[in-house]
Amino acid sequence: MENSLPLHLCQVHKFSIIINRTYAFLHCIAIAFLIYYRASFLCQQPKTRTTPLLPWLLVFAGELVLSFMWLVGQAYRWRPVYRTVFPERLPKDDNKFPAIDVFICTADPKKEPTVEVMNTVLSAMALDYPPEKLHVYLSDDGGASITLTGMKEAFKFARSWLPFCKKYGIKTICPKVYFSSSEYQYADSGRAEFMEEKQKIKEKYEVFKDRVLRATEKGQAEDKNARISTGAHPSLIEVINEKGNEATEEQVKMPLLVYVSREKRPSHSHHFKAGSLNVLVRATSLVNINSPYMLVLDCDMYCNDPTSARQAMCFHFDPKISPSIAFVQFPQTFHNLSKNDIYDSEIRSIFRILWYGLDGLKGPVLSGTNFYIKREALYGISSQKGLDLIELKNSFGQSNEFLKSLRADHKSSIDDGSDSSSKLLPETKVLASCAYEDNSKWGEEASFMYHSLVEDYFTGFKSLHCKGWKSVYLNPSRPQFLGTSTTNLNDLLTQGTRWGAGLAEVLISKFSPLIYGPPRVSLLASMGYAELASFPIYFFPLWCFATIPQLCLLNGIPLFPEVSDSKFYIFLFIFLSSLSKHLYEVLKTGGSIRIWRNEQRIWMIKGVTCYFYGTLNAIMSKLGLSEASFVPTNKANDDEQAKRYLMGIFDFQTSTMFLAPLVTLTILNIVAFFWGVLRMIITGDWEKMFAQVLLSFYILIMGYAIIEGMFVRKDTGRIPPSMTILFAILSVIFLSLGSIVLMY
Ligand SMILES: O=c1ccn([C@@H]2O[C@H](COP(=O)(O)OP(=O)(O)O[C@H]3O[C@H](CO)[C@@H](O)[C@H](O)[C@H]3O)[C@@H](O)[C@H]2O)c(=O)[nH]1
Ligand SMILES: [Mn+2]
Repeated sequence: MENSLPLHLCQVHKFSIIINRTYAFLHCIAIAFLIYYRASFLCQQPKTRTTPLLPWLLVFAGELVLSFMWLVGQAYRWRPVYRTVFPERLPKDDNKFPAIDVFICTADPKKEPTVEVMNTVLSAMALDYPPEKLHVYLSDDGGASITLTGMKEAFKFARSWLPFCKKYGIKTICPKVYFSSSEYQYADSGRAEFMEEKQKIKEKYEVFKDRVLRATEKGQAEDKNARISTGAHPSLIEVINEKGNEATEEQVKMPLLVYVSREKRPSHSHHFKAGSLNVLVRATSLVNINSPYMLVLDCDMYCNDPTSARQAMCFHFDPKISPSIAFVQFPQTFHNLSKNDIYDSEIRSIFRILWYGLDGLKGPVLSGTNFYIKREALYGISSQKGLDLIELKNSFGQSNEFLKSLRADHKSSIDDGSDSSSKLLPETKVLASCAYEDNSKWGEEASFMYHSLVEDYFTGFKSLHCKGWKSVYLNPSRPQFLGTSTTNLNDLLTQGTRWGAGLAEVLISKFSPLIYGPPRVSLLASMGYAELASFPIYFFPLWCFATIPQLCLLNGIPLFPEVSDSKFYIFLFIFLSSLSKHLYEVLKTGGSIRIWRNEQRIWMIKGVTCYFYGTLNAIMSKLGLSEASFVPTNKANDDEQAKRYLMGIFDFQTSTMFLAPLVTLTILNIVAFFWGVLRMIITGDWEKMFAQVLLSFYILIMGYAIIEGMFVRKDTGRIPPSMTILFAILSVIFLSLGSIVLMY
């Protein structure tokens, strides 16, 4: 009977579909009217035109970009689906489960504190999965000795932590979180015993933490001249539980734990996280019986619940759907968000709206972390087919051991009980050397893709979805993984610039979703991918709408129809319809008006800063004028900045590069707004310029935090007065030059 029950369900949201499609239809008509209105102006005789051509064209171009973005964005609204899984219906026999390799990446012990990274490692080891089928690998791109020391300490602690979690069915399997929360779980009969044991384990955790912290301090002194600073280091691979999967005192088996630091040399590009994941993909092919699945985690993304692996396996055990699924994606969720979340650090719309929409098409985008992926899908070949050896070497490099591992019947030598390291480590070292990928297709055709700073998005698109694979999205009510998000403006914009650059790199490449997608995936799925890749070009309409109407307002040039003209209502409708649809989506997913405001505001802020710089970076690197760089996000909190975030106050301690557009555009809009109002009062003709005044007013309401930062606040997180003065001058120069251009 048990077997006949489904392991998972997929529900199509009919109500959302009706609302979304009706809205899309109405909005589409309005956009058609708008385009007609703008285009017919261009057909007028130049002499009869009341407005100069240049600002009109710029605003029109901005409107076209916004309309394009709106159009491709409808893909997410077309057919959203929601999935539920029933892990309790999985087979009871552990032997039936496929092996899973957990990949955790870390790069810099200063930005990614070792204790936190080890907490992620410990939580992954404690997943509810047969331990002999679970292997945890940490890739250390920093090559820092403290990380290796930390792992050894973590393993010692795991020998107590894992049996404890298992015995009491602990749900919060990340020790740091467990000991700082008030989770009390115990078998009814054994409360006293549980409390005693919990206390003992807590003490052991403190010992572990102290040791790591002490080693960190010691290491910092030594690391001054160490490998991290140069970025070059030899490879180092160490199996932490060397003597096999020996059991703990309480007869709980331990998962395999391995430290991997690949070789890095300045002569070889290391391709950041994608590069390190590819080393792990190779290295693990030798150590295990080629685990069919991998779970990828960022070093700050701890497992918050033991059941994610079993949840993901609900798809594996469904023979109908499993062969086509490349990965199961869980959302990125964060433990350090405030209720107000002024920076939209949650990236709310992605994980609460967009991914459901894609799940109804081809599946969600690969999202960097929190996904269970099939090895076979990553390799891009089927191990069942007879494969040509030369072809394989061209794709995967020269290692015979690795090529052997591609065969379906391959058995790893770690299983035969012989000493694993002496046999495998030399070959693993070859696979982890930086020259291994020379003349191969790693990162080009096979495994995680290079050439974009958003390796996740690009890999999911080009190597998985475009090759026919599907993915599914699971978002259970208890977050399965929790990470550290950016909680200050500087980190947010630095990360946003990297993402902007990565996405724009794809957009302007030959793999641009609307060109490369349609023959391979459906038009709708390509549109969804295109919206993301095009996100950086929001900078253009945002810059246009923050400057051109304002400049024209100052010079008395109307760009929109008069209020008494019926065409004015086309614009008003589009404006209000977009805002209210966004508001509807936020409210429907449990948000508030404040969250809606935050999302609008951060979209505008990111639009004029990091999307702009990101696009610029992508163009420069395309022209060979600059090189891509991946600055890892800071995961160590600055107390003062964290406090401000919790209080919902912007922290403007960021580089001039980011402040410049924000301050200049705000001042420009202040000037334009007051001038516009004054002009209306003096001339009494308010109809002509109403739309432009309204636009500036909206920008100022949304940008009020910036005005406050310039003129009201006195704390260290404000915008320095010197900056305000500097950029006020800049906006005056812009306005004067702009006015001259307008007058010809
Ligand atoms: O050269 C590098 C750089 C980074 N990382 C690791 O990559 C992960 C993600 O880096 P992070 O600094 O946290 O960047 P985020 O912007 O927060 O990460 C998001 O965006 C990345 C793409 O830009 C994705 O890879 C991530 O999964 C996604 O969470 C971290 O574990 C790093 O340690 C490396 O292993 N090697
Ligand atoms: Mn991160």
